[in-house]
Amino acid sequence: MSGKEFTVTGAYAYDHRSPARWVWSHVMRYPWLPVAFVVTVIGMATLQSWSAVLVGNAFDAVVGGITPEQLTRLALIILGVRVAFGVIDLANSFVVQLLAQLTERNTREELYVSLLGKSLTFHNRQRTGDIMARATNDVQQINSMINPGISLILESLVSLTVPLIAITTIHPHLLFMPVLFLVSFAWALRRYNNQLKPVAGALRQQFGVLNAGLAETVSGIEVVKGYAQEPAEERKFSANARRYRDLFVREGGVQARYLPLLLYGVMLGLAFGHALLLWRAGEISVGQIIGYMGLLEVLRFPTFISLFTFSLVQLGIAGAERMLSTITAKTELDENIGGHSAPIRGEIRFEHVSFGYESAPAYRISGNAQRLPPVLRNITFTAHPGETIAIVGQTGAGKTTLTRLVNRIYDTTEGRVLIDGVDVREWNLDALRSQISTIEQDIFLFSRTIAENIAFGAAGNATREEIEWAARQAQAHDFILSFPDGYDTIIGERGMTLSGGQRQRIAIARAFLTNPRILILDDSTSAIDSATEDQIQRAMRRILTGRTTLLITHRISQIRWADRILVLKNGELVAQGTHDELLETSEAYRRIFLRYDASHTVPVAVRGRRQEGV
Ligand SMILES: Nc1ncnc2c1ncn2[C@@H]1O[C@H](COP(=O)(O)OP(=O)(O)OP(=O)(O)O)[C@@H](O)[C@H]1O
Repeated sequence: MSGKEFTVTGAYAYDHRSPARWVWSHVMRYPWLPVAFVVTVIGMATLQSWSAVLVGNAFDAVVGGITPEQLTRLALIILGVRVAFGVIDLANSFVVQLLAQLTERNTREELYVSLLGKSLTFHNRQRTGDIMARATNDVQQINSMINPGISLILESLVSLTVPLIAITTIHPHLLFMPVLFLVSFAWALRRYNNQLKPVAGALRQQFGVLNAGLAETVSGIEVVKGYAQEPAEERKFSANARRYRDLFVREGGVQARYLPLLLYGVMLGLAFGHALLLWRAGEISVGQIIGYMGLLEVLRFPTFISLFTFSLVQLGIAGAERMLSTITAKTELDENIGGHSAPIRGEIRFEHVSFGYESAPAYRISGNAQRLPPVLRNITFTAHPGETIAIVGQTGAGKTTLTRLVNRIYDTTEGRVLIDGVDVREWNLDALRSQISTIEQDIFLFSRTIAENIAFGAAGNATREEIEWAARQAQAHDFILSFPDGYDTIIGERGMTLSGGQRQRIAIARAFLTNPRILILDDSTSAIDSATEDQIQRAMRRILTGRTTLLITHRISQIRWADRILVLKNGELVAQGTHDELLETSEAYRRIFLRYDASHTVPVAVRGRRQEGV
């Protein structure tokens, strides 16, 4: 079991054992790039030292007397070395940029694919803004960690070794102080990293919280404005922004206490004293003391720059940790690649089905979720191929939940759901879901053209004629053509520019195009204007003929289409039968109609009560 609902065939396998190993496996996906990087860094350091030596030789030659031809030749050699250095430097920048960008692209893609493969239970637990922060900002941190972070660290390492070798040639004893310094430098760096790690983690975490709050306010802006809650939202945002700023200040505090620069200063003083002692002992010359101090000066840059580079690495690792925890979070469902795959005839059977949701704690990716009390209890019924089964019940009775068990958005807690006699858990998930369409209560349209929205389920294989055919079937063609751009009209993220009824017909057209064997139609919304109601009713009637349909509705007109009606009450199936039978036998059924669809149902309900003799 892969614990994923979606995978890309032939996807590259990365190492998920730890954030560092994960980043490493991304870097090593193109082994020639890190190799080229190391080779160019060594080449640059060598050429740089060589050019310094050549300049020294030229100086000696000039002092010692030299012909103009010899001088020209020497100058040309130095020029050649400098040009070669420039070319290698360019290659080095290209290689490290490429490596950082490729890693950013691949980590982001891996995260995206993993998100597509997560179950709805997983997504219910997440805050969109936090996921967005992981997919944008955290990925960016990984890029910065490689370039300039790790690239500068490697360059520093190489540029540390060159002066050390040069010092050995002056006098081996002079190595004592710089080596002592390097040991204490390593210790101080370790301490610095340990202090930085929790701050870097908290920084990334707080950025996620900040972003999630922002995303929620923007997507719920209607509610915020409707309740005049702008000041409260502003206060919440400021508090989050302040916490984010405070963490930066804490990071600054850790950086301010950075010891290596202090150690470097101490080392310079001690090294000078040591060199003087050697001079007094007649071991080295004054010129060599100057050379020695000059070489120690080269160590200043790597010492200074490590303050930033290691901070970048810590932030990168913290970002990688957050991304990896999302990627590796196991979800409950599995795509079941080898599972049952066949054309669906359309029989749905629930056998003693119970179901409870899992708790959804904030900001948690993994960990043990807890089952909430059951929302559905011991449900048993059968829908035969082609039947329309209406599901009615008071709000929160579990109607939507019941339909979500059919296409395995959730798995049952107890009991089985069978399609054509096969447990849904045994079906290949793609085969199952591609033959079941759902028209949700809250219809989501993408900010793409109307044509693309209709063609969504057909994965881009539908022709314009087919799209128009589906729109005609769904009674949507005329209103689509009334827009200036017709089928090419781009709609807002939540279908802002379309009315509830128009959105519903786009969703019906979408379902026509996928031609499912099983249809789930959640029409419990009453947000439809009466002018278009007739058209919608016609479209719905047409879409459900010939398919097994689970229809959630409160409308008496739709209930009359049903072959059978299930009455849910507090998660239990309290009655089933035809409309007339239920009016006779079920008190719960009569109550629902009294309450929900007064204009259509009062006479019926009254008639029901009369029949009961109330
Ligand atoms: N993702 C979820 N996590 C936890 N609880 C949930 C979730 N979705 C729904 N519930 C709970 O499950 C119960 C049944 O919800 P469901 O949406 O199935 O009811 P419904 O009958 O379709 O209601 P309505 O007619 O209002 O749409 C409710 O108490 C609801 O609070």
